[in-house]
Amino acid sequence: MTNLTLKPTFQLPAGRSSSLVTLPRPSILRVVRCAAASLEAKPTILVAEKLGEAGLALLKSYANVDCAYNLSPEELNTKISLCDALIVRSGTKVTRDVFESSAGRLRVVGRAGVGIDNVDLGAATEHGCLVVNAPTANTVAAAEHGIALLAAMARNVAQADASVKAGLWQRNKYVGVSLVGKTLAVMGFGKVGSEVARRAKGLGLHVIAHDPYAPADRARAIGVELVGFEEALATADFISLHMPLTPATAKVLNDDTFAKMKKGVRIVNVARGGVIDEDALVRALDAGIVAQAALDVFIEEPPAKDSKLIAHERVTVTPHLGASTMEAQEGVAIEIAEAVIGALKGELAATAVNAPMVPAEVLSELKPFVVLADKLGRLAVQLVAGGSGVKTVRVSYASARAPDDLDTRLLRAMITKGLIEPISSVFVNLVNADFTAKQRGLRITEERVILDGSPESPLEYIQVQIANVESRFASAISDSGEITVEGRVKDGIPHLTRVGGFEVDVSLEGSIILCRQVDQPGMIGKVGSILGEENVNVSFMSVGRIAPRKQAVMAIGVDDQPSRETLKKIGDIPAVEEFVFLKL
Ligand SMILES: NC(=O)c1ccc[n+]([C@@H]2O[C@H](COP(=O)([O-])OP(=O)(O)OC[C@H]3O[C@@H](n4cnc5c(N)ncnc54)[C@H](O)[C@@H]3O)[C@@H](O)[C@H]2O)c1
Ligand SMILES: O=C(O)[C@H](O)COP(=O)(O)O
Repeated sequence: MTNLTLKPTFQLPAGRSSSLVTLPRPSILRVVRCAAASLEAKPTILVAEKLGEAGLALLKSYANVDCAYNLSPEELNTKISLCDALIVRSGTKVTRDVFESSAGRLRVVGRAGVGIDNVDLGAATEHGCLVVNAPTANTVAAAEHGIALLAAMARNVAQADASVKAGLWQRNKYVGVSLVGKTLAVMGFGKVGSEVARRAKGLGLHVIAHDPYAPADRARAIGVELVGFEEALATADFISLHMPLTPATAKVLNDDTFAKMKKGVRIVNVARGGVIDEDALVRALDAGIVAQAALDVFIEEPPAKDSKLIAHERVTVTPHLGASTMEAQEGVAIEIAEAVIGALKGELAATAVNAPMVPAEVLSELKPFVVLADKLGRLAVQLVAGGSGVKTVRVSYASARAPDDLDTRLLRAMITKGLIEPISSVFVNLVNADFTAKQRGLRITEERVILDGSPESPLEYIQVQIANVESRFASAISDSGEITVEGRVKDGIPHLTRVGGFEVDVSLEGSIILCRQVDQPGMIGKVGSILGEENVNVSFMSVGRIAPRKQAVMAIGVDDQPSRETLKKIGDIPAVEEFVFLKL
């Protein structure tokens, strides 16, 4: 089960449904690995690239750490089956083969840096492996390197240095260009891009930025104008690239886009080599469209020895040094060590890449609902007669909060886990929940029930309904024909509060016996004493009835699993019409 260590801090308001809204399903669910790490044995972490000492020390305090650098793909595939976590920088390709070779043991991949284009995220998610990165610790280092390359390029520092060292003194050849008053287009206005913009403004550059996803107020706060892609290309004297490498950004600078640039433009790339078509850049340099380029990153790293781009006189290069300062490497090492250890402990990761990143305060609020979601899924599926026929599940979240204020991805993933695990051998966690549901043809739709009242609590109740199935407990079928269970959180404890059309109230701890009976005096006593005789501890009992002396559903929480004979004795009570035992 989920191992969350934060404490809940909320109260539930009263109030119930008024209107229904269908939630759009996010096209990509970034879900978090949430399985508890085995506490019996120390986990093993493979560190495949050099990591700062402070981070290594942290890792060693928690796990067996195997530092093995420069592994071939075959060596990595062999080693990985003995590892619970893998830490890499940009130099190691974490391919599908790696996940397959791990045979399910690998639970976390830590990328000691920002870019995760060297990790096959799809394969990681399919294998239920969480990917975490260290997205903040090298931002300043990368921005400083961008500025260093910009200034060095403009003043021919690298070329002039090589020339002096070769015994020459070429003052006329290396006349540069000034930065002040020129226009710099920052492409990708995220963490590094905005730090570059800040510094470039200090150098007197006029800074514009292009980023389809950046908030305008962040740009305004730095005094940067956000512009369209074409405008950025057409007006910039300098272009500095700071977007991630994605299918949308791959070779975004190419023959067509170079042709739209100002003649004599200068280009800096400390993002990823793949955002530039390198052959097209050589052509643009030779054609005089691009006057100079300064590159820290390349499609192939290290680049081919005979690369025309590297050899080009007007190109300045560094070997992917953006993050390589002492300070950044120590920061990154600590950031990734903390993230990997947290993930191995089963905590929700703040820097998860293939999972929802859940801020601590949100998690604190949601924690008991996460547990409730899992348990409702488990209960609902166990109520199905022949559980594998579950195909259509509807989840309703009742809340007084605006739909945008309630992120249900975590809850949906936990319901999915609850629905699938009791009826399969598949290990479902928050990373692979959506993928696993899709693979099994399980369609989960979500609805919001918008309540009046105080939005202090994130949720009033969660309802899980399974359509088009028969139930082992006919009373669990609601008037609409679906198996229906509903739960709330009371004093931080998840409770089952509805089964089919019956209101009950039993805390979701231990296991549950549901009995339908004719409402009459003495039933609680009878069932209680049968369980007592067998030394089965009852934690909760609650009766929900349609009307006095009519049918009622009794929900009994038990700490231990009753024997078959005990359950039979309950079933043999004359007033009991049906009953079911459900494991949580
Ligand atoms: N050279 C190095 O050593 C080094 C060091 C750190 C980061 N990086 C690289 O720098 C890049 C940026 O890192 P970051 O930490 O700022 O990431 P970030 O996620 O904070 O910022 C990336 C920005 O790019 C934007 N973006 C996405 N698609 C875009 C598109 N099509 N056009 C324009 N903008 C787009 C995003 O909206 C985001 O604002 C990454 O590629 C990262 O790998 C390199
Ligand atoms: O994406 C990053 O964080 C940088 O490219 C740094 O990569 P590195 O860790 O291999 O230096």
